[in-house]
Amino acid sequence: MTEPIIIARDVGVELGGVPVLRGVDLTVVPGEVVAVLGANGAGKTTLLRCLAGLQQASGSVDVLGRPPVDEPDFWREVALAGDEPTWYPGLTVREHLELMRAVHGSGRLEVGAALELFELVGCADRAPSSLSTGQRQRLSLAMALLRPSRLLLLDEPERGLDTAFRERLAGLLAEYAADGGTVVMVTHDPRFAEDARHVALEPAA
Ligand SMILES: Nc1ncnc2c1ncn2[C@@H]1O[C@H](COP(=O)(O)OP(=O)(O)OP(=O)(O)O)[C@@H](O)[C@H]1O
Repeated sequence: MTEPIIIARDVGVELGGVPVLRGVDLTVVPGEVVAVLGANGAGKTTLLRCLAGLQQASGSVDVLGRPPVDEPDFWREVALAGDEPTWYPGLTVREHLELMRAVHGSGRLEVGAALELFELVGCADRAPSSLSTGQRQRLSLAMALLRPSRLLLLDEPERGLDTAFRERLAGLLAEYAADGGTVVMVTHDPRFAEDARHVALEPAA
């Protein structure tokens, strides 16, 4: 039987004295695409932060066989795309992708292929800060998908994307999973996530 890549048991989080997550269980095996859905404030981002080792929780969380920690060894295997990253002043879109490839020593995609796939060819030589919201989101996702990883954690990846690109992204995530990767994403778009396994989160309070 395939070993799970994520085992979360009875996860609980309180923020400011208010329960945000209570008794959450989640098991994810390699090759799965899991969509976490729920109302605003249900705790979806908080759960993702627990899986990323960015939020302390009660219960137990194991990712890749150990509790997640915000340290380089963990991030070499896990890619996170959530809030808009800080862009490097003076570096173009292409250079951001080149930087990501250089830092990781290799990539799942060539820079040119990533520019094509994420429809960034026309703005490759511009600064990210000069792009539209959706273009910046595509760059952020391209950086996450270009680098090697075993697990992709995405917070509302559909944010700012038009319908056509949402479809393309769903396909790219399916390919990532077919190659043995695992995706856990928070989303408000069940249609974008129609091929994913849905996990519904109820508000804890
Ligand atoms: N730093 C914080 N301090 C106190 N409460 C917080 C903090 N961060 C989040 N919360 C609360 O925790 C709850 C869950 O927040 P979270 O962002 O995880 O929800 P979400 O399901 O991702 O929501 P959305 O769909 O709006 O993005 C919310 O009620 C929010 O107000």
